[in-house]
Amino acid sequence: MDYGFHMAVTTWNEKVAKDMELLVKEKGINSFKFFLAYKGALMVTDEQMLQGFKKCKELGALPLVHAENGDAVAEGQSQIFAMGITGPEGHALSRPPVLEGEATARSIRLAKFINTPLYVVHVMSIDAMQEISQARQSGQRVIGEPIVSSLALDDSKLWDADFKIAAQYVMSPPIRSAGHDKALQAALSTGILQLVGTDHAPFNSSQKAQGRHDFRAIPNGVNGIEERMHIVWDVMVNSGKLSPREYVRITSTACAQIFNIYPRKGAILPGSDADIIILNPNATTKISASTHHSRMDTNIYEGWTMKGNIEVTISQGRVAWENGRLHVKRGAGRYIPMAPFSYLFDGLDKLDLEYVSSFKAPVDRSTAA
Ligand SMILES: NC(=O)NCCC(=O)O
Ligand SMILES: [Zn+2]
Repeated sequence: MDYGFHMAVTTWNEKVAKDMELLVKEKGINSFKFFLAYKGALMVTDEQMLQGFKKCKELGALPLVHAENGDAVAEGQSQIFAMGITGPEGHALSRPPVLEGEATARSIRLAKFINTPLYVVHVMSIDAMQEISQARQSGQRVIGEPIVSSLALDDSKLWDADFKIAAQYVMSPPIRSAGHDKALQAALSTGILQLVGTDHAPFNSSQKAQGRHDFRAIPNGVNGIEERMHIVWDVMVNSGKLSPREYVRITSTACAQIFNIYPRKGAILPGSDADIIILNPNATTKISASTHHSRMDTNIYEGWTMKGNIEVTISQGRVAWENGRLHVKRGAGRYIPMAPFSYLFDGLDKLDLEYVSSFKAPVDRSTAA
């Protein structure tokens, strides 16, 4: 399969600014992720985020945010651990939806201040979704990406008595309590949220076991890349919330447009890359770690059985998957460079001008006593 990259900005200085320039102008990168969580590791301050957003705008690159308040998460983790809650459920309790809502709101407002488009990755909660909704209603260019796990799961498994099962569900922001999933599905079906990602970041049981006695040491991340098309079909189309046409938009076309590789990707048109799936809506799929193709020994969708099966996958016009068999050569996937200045940047200069022209004339005090 073809692939591209986002890069992460985890600090700010002249070297980072120069690296960003090189990546955009010469290496086909057109998006940069800013982590507002993971204090002491990846987290950026507001000042670093602001400088990064400014540079993104200048380069025509899209800023992405991992929106959780990292200072408050660190405080929440200390509090919950001190209460004697050491297992995976402590992960959810220590970083509640309000911290996702706060960071989503803050990054949206700073993006508005800079007048740059913004992409919120892995939207997990009603709190974050409502901030995105409000911003979009006011005309701000904010994209919201729920992921397979936020649409399809609730947090109940984090309370499983078996550590191995519970730890599989640890990711950040956390999978939320029942109700958030349905609200995100509704937001996706009404266009408040635009596309579905995976945040695929799997760890096997022995890696997750690093946090056996302290949830803060459980590596964060869940699977999703192999399951996305089936689960989204089930949750959104089989349930009647989206049409098959809309399914194509939220799994493919919107993404290609936002990351500026449309119509090479995200379309079946003359000249497009011919990356196509054939999904039989009457066949059945069952998900299990014993049959999936990942090297992971667990699957957070273990036992899910649903209507709809992808019978053929075509990549670059060649059949890559058929009759349960993979027909690919290692290395056949190509790196796809992504150009800056997607449609999200159209007209920003006019808005900037309008903003500056709206200033009242500065006061001339040169003759004042
Ligand atoms: N989401 C998650 O838990 N792991 C991947 C890294 C990140 O985005 O936080
Ligand atoms: Zn993230």
